[in-house]
Amino acid sequence: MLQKVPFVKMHGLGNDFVIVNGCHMPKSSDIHSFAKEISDRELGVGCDQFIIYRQDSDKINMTIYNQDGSGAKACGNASRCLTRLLFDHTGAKNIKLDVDGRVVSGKYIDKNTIKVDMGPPSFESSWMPDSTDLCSLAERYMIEPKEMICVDVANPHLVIFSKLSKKDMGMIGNDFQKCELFPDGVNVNFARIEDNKINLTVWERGTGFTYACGSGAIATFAAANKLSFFGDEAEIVFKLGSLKMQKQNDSVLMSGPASYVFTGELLKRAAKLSNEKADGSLKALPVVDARAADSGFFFERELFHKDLVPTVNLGISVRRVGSAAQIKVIEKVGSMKLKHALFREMGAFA
Ligand SMILES: N[C@H](CCC[C@H](N)C(=O)O)C(=O)O
Repeated sequence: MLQKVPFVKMHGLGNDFVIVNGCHMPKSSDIHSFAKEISDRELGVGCDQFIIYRQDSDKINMTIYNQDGSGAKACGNASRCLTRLLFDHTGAKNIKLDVDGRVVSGKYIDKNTIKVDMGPPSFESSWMPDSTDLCSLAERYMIEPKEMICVDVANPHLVIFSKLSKKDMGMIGNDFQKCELFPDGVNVNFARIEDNKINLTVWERGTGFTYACGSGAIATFAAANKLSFFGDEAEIVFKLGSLKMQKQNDSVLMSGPASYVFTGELLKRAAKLSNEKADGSLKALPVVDARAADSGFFFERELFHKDLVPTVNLGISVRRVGSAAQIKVIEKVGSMKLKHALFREMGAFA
């Protein structure tokens, strides 16, 4: 028997998530491999993190899984996305999330301004290597030791203030996951201060390079503040936009957007048909019905069942680029779109 698990795909500055309400999750699933399959960009829906939320009396529990199926204990961008999603469902502007026993408060102001407080970052934690070991690691990679600092934001972060090539960042990000100083891996933040802003590239543990990382932004801002590079406010710039950071007592408030990509249903074989039969496969089959909110594409279930790909309804999907700004070949696609829509209309009559 096929079961369907509704999901929403959202992103915060390109850091993307498949978000599922826990009440739809199968009881007997191996959640880590399920998360890995859903996150796969070729064979699943594709995302940096898979998020499950569950209503629990007055709070919402949020569980986070990385692309490789491993668990994570904090996710700033997903916290903003979930705050927006819950605001859209309930109208509540102040959301309390419980992430692995830690309270994360989200405040919805508008879709581009969602404020999240994940609690105070810390410069001391049991996972942090001692300073001599950290210094020799920095030297081995030709980084100034004083430019490398560990920050705990419920998840482990290493912040490096240094100008490095993308190739070197990839090598360091990768190497540090296998380094004996970080037995549980580490999120590596590469920060550059320019024009009174912090440019940030993050290599996330369990995922790799992402477009943005909220907890990384908090860690980097906290480090920049501690090293007196910045005062109580800063803008952290990622590839697709920026986050505003503000120190408040010991905590850091992070403010930025949360966007919808599309909604859909995951298909899975129903687990445990009977005691004699083994659990069903929980493979993430393709999305059958996805409706884009912020991106402008509308997908159709019917096309999927007819094996027609892509399952985009060209008639009602919208182009976000005005014709004056389009190259010639795209103009041609524009008229094809009309013909295709007419063809589909005929199909409906036939
Ligand atoms: N993208 C996330 C962080 C995921 C953290 C994860 N990679 C880990 O700690 O294992 C963020 O916006 O904070």
